[in-house]
Amino acid sequence: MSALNLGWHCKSFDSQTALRCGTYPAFSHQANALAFRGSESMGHALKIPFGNTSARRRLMNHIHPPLRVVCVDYPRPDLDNSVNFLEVALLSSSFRSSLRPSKPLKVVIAGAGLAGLSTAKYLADASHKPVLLEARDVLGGKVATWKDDDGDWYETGLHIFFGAYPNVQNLFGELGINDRLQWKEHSMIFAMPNKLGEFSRFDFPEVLPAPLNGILAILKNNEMLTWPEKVKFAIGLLPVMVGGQAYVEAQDGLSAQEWMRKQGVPDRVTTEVFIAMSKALNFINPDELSMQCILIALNRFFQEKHGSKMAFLDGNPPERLCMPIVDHIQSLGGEVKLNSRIKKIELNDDGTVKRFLVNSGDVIEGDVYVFATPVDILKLLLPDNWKEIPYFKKLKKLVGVPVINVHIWFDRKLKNTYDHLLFSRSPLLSVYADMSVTCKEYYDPKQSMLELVFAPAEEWISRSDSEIIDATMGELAKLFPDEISTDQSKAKIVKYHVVKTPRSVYKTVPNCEPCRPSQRSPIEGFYLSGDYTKQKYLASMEGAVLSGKLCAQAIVQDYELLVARGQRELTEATMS
Ligand SMILES: Cc1cc2nc3c(=O)[nH]c(=O)nc-3n(C[C@H](O)[C@H](O)[C@H](O)COP(=O)(O)OP(=O)(O)OC[C@H]3O[C@@H](n4cnc5c(N)ncnc54)[C@H](O)[C@@H]3O)c2cc1C
Repeated sequence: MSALNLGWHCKSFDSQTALRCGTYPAFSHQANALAFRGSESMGHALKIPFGNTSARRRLMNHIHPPLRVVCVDYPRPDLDNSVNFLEVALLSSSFRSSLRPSKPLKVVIAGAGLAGLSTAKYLADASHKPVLLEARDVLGGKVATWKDDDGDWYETGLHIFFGAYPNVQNLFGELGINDRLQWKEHSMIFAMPNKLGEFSRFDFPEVLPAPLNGILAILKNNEMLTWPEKVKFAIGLLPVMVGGQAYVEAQDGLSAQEWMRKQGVPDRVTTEVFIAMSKALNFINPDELSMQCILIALNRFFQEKHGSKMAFLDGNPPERLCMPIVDHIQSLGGEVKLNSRIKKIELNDDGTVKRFLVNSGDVIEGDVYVFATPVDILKLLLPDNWKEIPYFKKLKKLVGVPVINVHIWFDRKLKNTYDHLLFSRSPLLSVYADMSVTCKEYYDPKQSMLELVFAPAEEWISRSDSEIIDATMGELAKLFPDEISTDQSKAKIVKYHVVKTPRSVYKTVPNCEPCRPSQRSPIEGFYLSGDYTKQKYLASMEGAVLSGKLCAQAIVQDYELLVARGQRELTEATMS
């Protein structure tokens, strides 16, 4: 490996020294860490086996101070050392400043959701020039929000950050905005449909490591599952513990409900716990959701002590999260343009991308092109002669799932609520929160604003807002029996906003995992980013951010190829 292979021209860093590879002595056993040592102690590049969290944490505490190794969680067994090295180098500011690509690439990216923003951010970090084009007048895609005439925010979706989101947390750290995550008590709180107005909690004890904290949280909760049900569920989960990741991946062919039945887990476990979990994870029920999706989430929660700990952003995501990313991109010479909808991908004779056509009539050319739009949009814009390529053909199975986000402002402060996310366990609703309590910017001492995810929404997406609000009030009357009634004789609605997303994250039905594309497409110079692309997290903010990082990484890895391609095109243009 040499730094040049990664598309960098070394100025003050001796690539030969970088090649000197030794085992990091204190942790070789536990972590099998490989260290590449820079000539001026600039740092190490680390390879740590996937999943070994305690070794990783110990290692983090001993890393040489000049190097901010912010992504040690990222390395994957299928990636080689150079990728881990690159990853660290990308994020270490002292290291980065000593390494520059000999010719920065102009990378045109469609879509400023978290995936597009992350792609642009990490490309800018690697000294390339991203040009990020967003169709709408708002940043963030599925985390976009709007201000109404009273100055109140309403959102595309109620968003929760988990402890098991290392790439998101690294991003916050790199931007210096860690304090914007408002962490809540380490608990999961479920409404009790048979005891109106009551809740049941799973409390994760702080003193215990994972998975003991999770096991104890489940054992201590006797309101939702009986002891025989817990035992049968634990037995059902044994193959996951024995088979690990390979077993988890092999369960993609089964729905959650099918898997539970196959493992002899009583249906009541599905009804009590996994309807709520499926709806929270993918806005669908367990008879539709791939079991792999649930097992991935459970694995993260059981492997990491704070994996299931939840945080709310302290305000609206476009300003509190997306803008700092944009500022960062622009400070490094990148560009971000709103109201720039790509309407056509124009091709060269050899089938590679010539340019993007924008709705304004502008044409945008670059050295490299990235699509970071939802998969449904990509499919609509695919050039005809790409459609039969298996990589693109497989996308047919990935289809966005409908979901509705409801906001209701009441004339009073509701009491039967917590400073936390709540699982409604209602037929029409998924999770909800009183945002006037949970989120600093939305704080209101006098009035509650409930934000609720309405799912599954297939049958409701085309109904009127007032019908949706009426149905929501019917469910709220059960969650707040003393405070809310459908005729509004108790708490009164001051106003509401309903945001419908007919195609949100891809519907994670059985057998769609093999259809998820890698970030590097078979078309030279064309890449994909987005939560639906291949990465080990689900369709989530973490998945979107990681996909952007992987996309930037693929481009940096392909640097020499991409430069050579640019030169070839230049020569051909000159000759013709
Ligand atoms: C209701 C709801 C609740 C959610 N809750 C959570 C949660 O609690 N935790 C969590 O981790 N995740 C949650 N998610 C999922 C999370 O929001 C997404 O996984 C993530 O934001 C997707 O990011 P993305 O960049 O891949 O896609 P998007 O956010 O969809 O970004 C794509 C961007 O491309 C733009 N675009 C589209 N067409 C074009 C075009 N032709 N030209 C240029 N730009 C274009 C879009 O406008 C958009 O900005 C939730 C999602 C929803 C809908």
